[in-house]
Amino acid sequence: MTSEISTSHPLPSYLNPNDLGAWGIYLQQIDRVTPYLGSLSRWVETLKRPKRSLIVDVPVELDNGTIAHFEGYRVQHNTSRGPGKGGVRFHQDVCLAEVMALAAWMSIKNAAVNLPFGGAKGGIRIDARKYSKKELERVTRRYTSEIGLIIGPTKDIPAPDVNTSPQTMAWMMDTYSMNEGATATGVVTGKPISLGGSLGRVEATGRGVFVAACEAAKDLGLSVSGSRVAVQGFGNVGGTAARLFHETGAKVVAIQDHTGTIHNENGINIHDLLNYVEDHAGIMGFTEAAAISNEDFWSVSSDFLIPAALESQITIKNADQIKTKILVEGANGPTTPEADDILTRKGVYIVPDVISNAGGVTVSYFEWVQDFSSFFWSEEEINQRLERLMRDAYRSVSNVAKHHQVSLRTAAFIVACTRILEAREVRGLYP
Ligand SMILES: NC(=O)C1=CN([C@@H]2O[C@H](COP(=O)(O)OP(=O)(O)OC[C@H]3O[C@@H](n4cnc5c(N)ncnc54)[C@H](O)[C@@H]3O)[C@@H](O)[C@H]2O)C=CC1
Ligand SMILES: O=C(O)CCC(=O)C(=O)O
Repeated sequence: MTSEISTSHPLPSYLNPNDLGAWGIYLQQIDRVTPYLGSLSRWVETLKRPKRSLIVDVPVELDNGTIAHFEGYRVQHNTSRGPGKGGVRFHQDVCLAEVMALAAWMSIKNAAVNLPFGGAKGGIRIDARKYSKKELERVTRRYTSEIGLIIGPTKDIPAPDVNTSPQTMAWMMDTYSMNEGATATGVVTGKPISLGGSLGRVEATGRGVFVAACEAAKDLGLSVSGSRVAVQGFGNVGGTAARLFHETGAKVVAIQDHTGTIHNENGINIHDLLNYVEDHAGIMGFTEAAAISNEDFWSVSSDFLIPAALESQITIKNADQIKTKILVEGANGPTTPEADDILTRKGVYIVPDVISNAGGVTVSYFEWVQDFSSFFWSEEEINQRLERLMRDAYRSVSNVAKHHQVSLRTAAFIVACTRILEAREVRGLYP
């Protein structure tokens, strides 16, 4: 029997205790689940610090001949259940505490839906919109070389996240393969199909959000067709989820992205908007809906609200305004714990990120398996397996929530932390 592990350890020294950002939210979520972990709670400190954090300098030559330096990160939060897995984000606000939280949520998500992965995440502190495609290629390749020490098909497998794409993954795979001297398709997922990518991966996260929303609607006796939907974020996740709602006969009445917010009581034609965004890199200026203020987005009345942009969007400042029945989290960490409490008191049913946006990493898992076996599945097969896995994950978490009389978020954390800490316990502490 391993001796008792203290849970009173201080924060890692490299964090600013006054500005924990998303990591602070994650720690509160772990505190909420700890009372439900029984004897495994003696291992919980493991979850409160990442296994490994790498900060790298990314120097590149810009198109005008000057040299720029960017800060890059790869954090492996936990690898008790398998290799690290999680996306890479390019954003001007990326910082270590954020990547730590995103990596930790990957550990929880992968365990909650029972994928054989630990949790990891990466990022570069860069405003990707300000750089040319050639500059982004150089940034991506240099970053990949720098983190090459710790990634690999059986160690840690990156994938796309905010402002990264199949093209970014192709550059990562190529750089890693050049350095290894052998083509290693399994080092990243979310690749283009021509490089061993999986059919269905591009739209998998949005599709999973839609499946989770449909399951929640069943529980609440709500029909998706004819329902009203508001979506924040109109990229990979929000754009796909909005399209699937639209195609099922729901009315997407409000959408917000980084350029602003649009509203149409009769429903926005999502196919037209997707075409518009393709040409204009944002939703503003789309004439089939009215522009409203970003603040007013939160008070639009809806049946489903889908935050699919960044973390900490629903806070103590706007939670009271929200008029929705079901909140389905497409983004990672969009709701702070205080806002979570306010919404729960108001009777909003919350499907948490670690379940509702797990579709992306699920199809990433399928891609990884297909690459290893060099045997590729049809899109129909992938979507069927994805939907089955999402529905099963939602149902088991919902049963745990009923059993313990807790929220779906706490239930998902109970399922995930139990799986991770059981693995931690049976592996033992010593190498
Ligand atoms: N891509 C994936 O497979 C997965 C993504 N996620 C999460 O989903 C969220 C969105 O990711 P993607 O769609 O992949 O990114 P993306 O880069 O394709 O799209 C991001 C969207 O958010 C909008 N946005 C950015 N800042 C905003 C702001 N301040 N206010 C309103 N909108 C803003 C952008 O305009 C864009 O429409 C992130 O939280 C990501 O971590 C979660 C699971 C998997
Ligand atoms: O597909 C993956 O491996 C990870 C996707 C991701 O970053 C996420 O689920 O937040």
